[in-house]
Amino acid sequence: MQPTSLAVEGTFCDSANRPTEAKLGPATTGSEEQSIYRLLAQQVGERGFQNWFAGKVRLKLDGNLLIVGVASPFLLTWMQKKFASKIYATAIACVGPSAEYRLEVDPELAALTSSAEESQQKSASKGTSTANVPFVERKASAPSLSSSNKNPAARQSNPFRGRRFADLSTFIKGKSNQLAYIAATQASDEPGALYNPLFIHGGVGIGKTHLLEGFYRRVRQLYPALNVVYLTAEAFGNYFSKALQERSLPGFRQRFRNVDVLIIDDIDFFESKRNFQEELLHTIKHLESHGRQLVFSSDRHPRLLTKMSEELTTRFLSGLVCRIEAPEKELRLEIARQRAHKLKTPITEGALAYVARRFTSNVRELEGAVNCLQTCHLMTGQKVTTSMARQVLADLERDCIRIIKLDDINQIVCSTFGVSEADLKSSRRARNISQPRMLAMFLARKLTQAAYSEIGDYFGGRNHSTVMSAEKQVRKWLESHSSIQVALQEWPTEEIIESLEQQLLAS
Ligand SMILES: Nc1ncnc2c1ncn2[C@@H]1O[C@H](COP(=O)(O)OP(=O)(O)OP(=O)(O)O)[C@@H](O)[C@H]1O
Repeated sequence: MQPTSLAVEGTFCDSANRPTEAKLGPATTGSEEQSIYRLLAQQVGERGFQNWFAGKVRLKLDGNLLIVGVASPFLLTWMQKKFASKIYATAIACVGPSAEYRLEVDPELAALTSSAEESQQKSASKGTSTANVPFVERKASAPSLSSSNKNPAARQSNPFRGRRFADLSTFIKGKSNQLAYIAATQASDEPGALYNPLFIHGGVGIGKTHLLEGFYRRVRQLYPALNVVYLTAEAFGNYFSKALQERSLPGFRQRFRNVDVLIIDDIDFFESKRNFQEELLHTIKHLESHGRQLVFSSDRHPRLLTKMSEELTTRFLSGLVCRIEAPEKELRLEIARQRAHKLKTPITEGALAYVARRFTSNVRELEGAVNCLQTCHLMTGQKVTTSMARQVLADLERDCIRIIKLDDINQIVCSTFGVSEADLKSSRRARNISQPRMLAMFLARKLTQAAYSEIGDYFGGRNHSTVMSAEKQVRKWLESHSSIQVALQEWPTEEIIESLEQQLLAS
C-alpha cells in the first residue's frame, strides 16, 4: 500500500510556519501513557520524537489498539508515511504481537492548531505580505545559481532547521540504485546545469523519496541562498485547488515560478488530472526558461504514465530519466545490517540474511522488519537469532502479502496500455490488444490463485488452453528479451511486467 502524502517541506522545516505551535501535553498523565511515550521515543529517536511527537500528539491505548491523535489530516498522512512502522513497533512493544495501531485526527488538537494558525496569520497580515502558500522557502535576495552561493558563512547564517530530511550520505548504494544516486549527487552539485529535469522512477518503497529529500538537503547545504521547494504532487495539487477556490492563483503562481529548485515527489499522482498537469506544464516551462532545476519522482517511467499529457511527458524525458530497480540481495543485506546497527540491535548474520531473503522488493518493509526485531530484542533482552526472526516476522510477512484480484489486473493492464476493458475481453486479435491480454493472463497466473479456466472465463470467456498458451508466450518473450509496444514505443517485456507488478502491489 502506498500511503498518500501531503508532505510539504516548508510547513515543517520552517519553524515560523509550524502547524502545531500550541504546547500540548499527553492526553493523560498516567504511568502507562508515560511509558508509551518512552517506547515511542526509543523507536523514533530523540530528535524525531521532539520534532513530531512531544507535545504534538495524543496517545491512547484501547485494548491492543494504540491510537495516535494528530492535529490535522495533513499531519496524519505525513506521520503515516514516515512513522507507521515505528508506531507499529511501539504498539507491539506495549501490548505484544497482537497489537494494532491507528492514526487519527484529534479534534481537540485540531482546534488548538487552527487557533494557533489564526494568530500567526493575524500577525503575518500586520507585517509584509506573505502569500498563502506556506511551504516555499523565503529568501531575501533574488535567486542566483552562481557558485558564489557556496558560502560557508551564509550556510551558518541560514542553517537547515526543523524536520530532518533524509540525507544522501545515508543512502546505501548498490547496483540497483547507483545510477539514480550518482545523478542526484551530480545534479545537486550544480543545480540547473546538468540533468534537467532529473526524473527518478521505480517501485514502491525503494528509495525515491530518500533520494529526493537527499537532493533537497544537499542543495540547501551547498547553496543556502537558493529558494528550494520539495513537495509531493498531491500537495501541489491541493495548493493549486485551494488557490483556484480562493481566487488566489496569481499568488500561487508567483510562489512556484520564483523557485530555484522545484522537487516534486510521486508525480504519477497527476495522471488523469488534466488541470493539475496543465498548471505543472506552465510552471515547468517557466522554470526551464530561467534555468531552474527540476526534480521529479514517479512509480513509472514517463512513457508509462499513459494518462499524462504528451507535452508533459516529453518534458520529463528531456533531461535524465533514472530507474531504481528492486534492491539486489547484497543491498538488502547491507540495508538490514545498517538499520540494525543504527537501532543498536544485536542480531546474528543469519537473522540479517533471513530478513534480506524474505523482504525482497520494498526497502520500507525491510526496515519495518528490522524495527520489529529491535522491539523483540527490547522485550526479551536477547540477541536476535534466525529462529527468533522467523518467529517474530511470521505475522509481518503475512501482513505484507497483498491479495490481488483479477479485477485489479484488468484495471491496471487497461490503464497502462490505454485499452478499454471491452477490448481486452473481446475476441480482437490486433497486436495492441492481444499482447496486453496475454500479459494480463500471465499476471493472473503469477499473482492470483485463480485456475486457468477461471482466468479464461474472466478475460472474455476463453478456455483454459488459451490462458496456458498466453502464459507460455509471455515466458518466451521474457526468455528472448522481446519487447512490447506501449504508448507507441517498444519496451522490454521484463520492464513492463515489473512496472505492472509494482502498480498492483501498490494499489
Ligand atoms: N538505498 C537506501 N539506503 C538507505 N535507506 C533506504 C534506501 N532505499 C530506501 N531506503 C529507506 O526505505 C524507506 C522507504 O524509502 P522511500 O520512502 O524513499 O521510498 P519511495 O520509493 O519513495 O516509496 P513510495 O513509492 O512509497 O513513495 C525510507 O525509510 C528510506 O530511507
